[in-house]
Amino acid sequence: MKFEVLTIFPEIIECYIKHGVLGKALNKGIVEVKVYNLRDFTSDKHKKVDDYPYGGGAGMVMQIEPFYNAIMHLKADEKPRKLVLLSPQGRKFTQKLAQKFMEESKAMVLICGRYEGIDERVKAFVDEEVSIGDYVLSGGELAALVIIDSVVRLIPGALGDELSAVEDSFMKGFLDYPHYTRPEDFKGMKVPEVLLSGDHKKIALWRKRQALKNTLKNRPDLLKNLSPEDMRILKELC
Ligand SMILES: Nc1ccccc1-c1cnco1
Repeated sequence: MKFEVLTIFPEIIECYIKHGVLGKALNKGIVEVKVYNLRDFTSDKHKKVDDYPYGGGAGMVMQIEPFYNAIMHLKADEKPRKLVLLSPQGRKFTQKLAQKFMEESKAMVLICGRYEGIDERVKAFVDEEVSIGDYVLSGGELAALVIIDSVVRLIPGALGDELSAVEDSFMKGFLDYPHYTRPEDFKGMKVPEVLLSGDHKKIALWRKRQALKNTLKNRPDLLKNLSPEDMRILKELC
C-alpha cells in the first residue's frame, strides 16, 4: 500500500509516520508513504499557495495551481491511485471505509488543505472527499494521519499480533472491553477477580458484557445487527 500526501507542512506527516505501528510497517516494506510539499509545485519565487477569496470574506483560500501541478506530477506514472481530499464537507470516515480503502486501493493520494478552505475546482481532480468528524481542524494533515494509521492497521502482517486488528473495537460492531495489567492492586484499585480466575469462558463472557455495557452507555448507535446471544446479554443489562 502506498500513500502519497500533498501538504504545505510535510514535517507533520514525516514526524508521525516514524513511530509505532506505522514505523514498523514502513520498515517491513508493507507500506510506503511519500510526502510532497505543495510549495514545490508553485511557479512564483515566494512559493505562494493561497490568495484572497473571490466574493470577499475572512481568511485565505488555497489556490488550485499547486494542487493541479502536484496531481499531474503524480499521475505522470499512469499508475492507478485513489485521490482523497480531506475536508469538513466530506463523507464520514469510518472503520468500514478504512476496510474498503485497504481492500480496493493499492495507492492513495491524501490531499491536505489548510486555512479556510481550498479552491472548489480542486475537487474536479479527486475521487473522494472525506471527513474524519464534525469538528474544525487547522488542516487536513491530522485527518490524513488518521486515515493512514487506521488503513495500515488493517493490512495483513502490519501488526505484530494479527488478533489485535480483529479485536480492535468497531470491527465487531461495538466498543472495546476494559483492559488491565500489573499491578493487581494500585492504591486499592483492584483488577476484577474474574480476570485473575484463569477461566477463559467466564473471562470472555465478562468482557462481552462489559463491551456491551460500555456501548449501551456511550455509543448506543452502534448496537445494531447483534447476534441473538449478544442481544440476550444486552437485555440482561437493561
Ligand atoms: N476541518 C478540516 C480543515 C481542513 C481540512 C480537513 C478538515 C477536516 C477533515 N475532517 C474533519 O475536518
